[in-house]
Amino acid sequence: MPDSKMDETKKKKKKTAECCGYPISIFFIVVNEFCERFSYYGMRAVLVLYFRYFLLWDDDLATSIYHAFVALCYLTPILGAIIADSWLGKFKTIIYLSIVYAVGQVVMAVSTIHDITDANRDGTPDNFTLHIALSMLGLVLIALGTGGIKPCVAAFGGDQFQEHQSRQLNTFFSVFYLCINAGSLLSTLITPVLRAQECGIHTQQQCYPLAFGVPAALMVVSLVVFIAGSGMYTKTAPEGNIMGSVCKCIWFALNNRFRHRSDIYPKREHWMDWAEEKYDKLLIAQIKMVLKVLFLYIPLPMFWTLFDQKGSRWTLQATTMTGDFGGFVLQPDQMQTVNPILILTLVPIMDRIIFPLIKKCGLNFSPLKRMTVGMLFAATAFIAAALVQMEIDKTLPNFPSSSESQLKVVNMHSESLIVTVPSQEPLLIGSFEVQHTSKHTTAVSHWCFTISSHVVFPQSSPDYITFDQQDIRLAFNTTPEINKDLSLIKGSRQTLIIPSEPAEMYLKEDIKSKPKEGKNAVRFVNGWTAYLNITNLESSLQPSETSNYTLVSQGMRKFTLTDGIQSCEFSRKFGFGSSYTFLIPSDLFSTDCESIKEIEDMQPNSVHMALQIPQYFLITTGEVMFSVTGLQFSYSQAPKNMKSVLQAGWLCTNAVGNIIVLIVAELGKLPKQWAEYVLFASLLVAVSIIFSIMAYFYTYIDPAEIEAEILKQQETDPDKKKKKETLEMEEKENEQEIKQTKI
Ligand SMILES: N[C@@H](CC(=O)O)C(=O)NCC(=O)O
Repeated sequence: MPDSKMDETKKKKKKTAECCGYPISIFFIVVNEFCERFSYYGMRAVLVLYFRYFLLWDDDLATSIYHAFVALCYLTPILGAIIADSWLGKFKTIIYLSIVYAVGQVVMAVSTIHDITDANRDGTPDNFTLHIALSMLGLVLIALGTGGIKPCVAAFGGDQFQEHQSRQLNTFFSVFYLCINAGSLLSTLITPVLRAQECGIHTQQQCYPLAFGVPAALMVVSLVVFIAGSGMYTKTAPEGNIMGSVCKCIWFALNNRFRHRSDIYPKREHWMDWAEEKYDKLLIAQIKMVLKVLFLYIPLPMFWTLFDQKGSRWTLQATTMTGDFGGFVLQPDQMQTVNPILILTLVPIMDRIIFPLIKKCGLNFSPLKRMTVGMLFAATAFIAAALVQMEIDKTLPNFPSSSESQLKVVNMHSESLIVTVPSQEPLLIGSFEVQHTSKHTTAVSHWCFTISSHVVFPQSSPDYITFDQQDIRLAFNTTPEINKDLSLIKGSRQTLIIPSEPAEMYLKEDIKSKPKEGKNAVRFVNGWTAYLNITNLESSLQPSETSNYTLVSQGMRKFTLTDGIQSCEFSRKFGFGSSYTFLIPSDLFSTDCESIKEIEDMQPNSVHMALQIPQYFLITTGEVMFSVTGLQFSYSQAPKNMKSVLQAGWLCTNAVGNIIVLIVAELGKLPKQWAEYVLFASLLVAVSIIFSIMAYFYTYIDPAEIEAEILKQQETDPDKKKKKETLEMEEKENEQEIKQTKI
């Protein structure tokens, strides 16, 4: 900004009302930021699960769209900075884009109401296209709003301080960062709880409308709070299109350099010096400072590539773990709260203890060194995530490959059966009826035989037998003998149910992946002589019939079984991510449901979510070293009128980071998740080495000092006035040309 204009702005700054040395208007801005971040992070916390389990997208698509959205949120700050600087000013930009943001949140919340398209009232939306279209529209509006206001709010906060409040200004930025994390912490705790509720008009489903609705309401509150402070703000007028000037100056320098590419022209120290014919030395020097920092930013997106996966891959990882902390149960998406909790504790610890201690030891822990160490911390966080993933993989069922089939046999007949697979030893399947003795013991009803070349007994699921051929023939020792030809589904798990009348045996397909969201899949086989109604099941169960799976949440669950005349209750405590088949015997009511037996189709998740804490600790330590330092670095190395330009550039590194996740997730599909984590960690280590080399050659500057020096030089430069006049004339000519072209 030209000095004259800056002086004008200073003069215009009226004396503002103060409280404890702070302008009162600042409280409105801080509360506004808290609500806005609550809204943003609350919505983000449940977004991947909404994609995965409401829109039914697979893991990769859900992760890709999530990162595309985050990338968009960090690209739009450029737009916000341009609108604020050259057109509306910060105050109006924040208001208008906040309205866009709030509308986006409302559209998003509406898109999650399954009842709006659930005409057949079966609990699932009938028109996915409408839900997808609405949610995409909502996300684009949110990205425009949140990104657009991002570079404006902090700067607008800074504008409220007067010259005598420089100490308070520094504290403001710390409080501002703490508010971001307080908002993020609360919303990440609350919205998953709201999501876990059941709601609906026709059918009760996961309450996504509430989980997205509350962030929408908070965004409206944020806007109202901001407007409420309107009378107290110091509002500065738009400072001219600095981004436009920068781009024009760079374009001119490149063009001029190209025009003078011949060896006859003397070389200049820097390619930007080719703008000297037309542009002010000060502007050129400022652009050089910005470009130097932007060049240093090139490797930085890789940090964000890893950092932002805590909201996607790490949340999905948590769904395959157990969140039972004794007194309370943590939902998978709530694990993300560990990050803001650690931020709230680590920022003061680092600032007050660690960094001063390092300084005391005589070590020069410069900002760029801190950022490199931050990157290495993030890389180790991913190694920790890979180790946790390996532990999880050990507990996952051994699902059949696409060329294999798995079979389990459940014998509900009153006698043990001998079964023969041609060219195999005869096999004995114990009768469920004969062998059940005590309550809820696992029924001994699976194959027991020696392993042969085409039959594999996997260690992790002993009740399933794996076949590498599709068609098999089984012979049962009944009179007359029953021969059964089975055509198994490749890549699938099936159960052969042998009812009380063995000739009526049938195949039932089993669940072949972990139940969603850490829930438990249960089904019942009706061995009772009449139909049964069971709570939670869609329809009544005919004799010998097997129900489809129904999902139940973690904790004690009660099922009431009734045949219309008699009834009994059956309760069981569930963990996370298990699957059971419950066998109902013929003496159900005489034993008051006690004789129900269970077969564990899939064991519950056993790796505890607490194991994710080390990876969260490492990534957050990395964030404090990288992100907080990076923000300060961007601010301190930017010329005074380009602080927002550099802030937008800094935010852009985050956008590019998210785009990299998209590319790697789509192109480099690795068969094992832990391998993908190791790949990302290795990439970041490689990038941090490159960054440390670039940092080694970087010389820290004091922009204010350089600017003052150039201004001093210019005062004594006789060409200065002439150049300025030429520049103004050329600009006028350009404008006239444009007008004429339009006519
Ligand atoms: N630590 C993050 C918040 C989170 O991930 O919960 C943070 O401070 N981000 C900065 C922001 O502006 O959102």
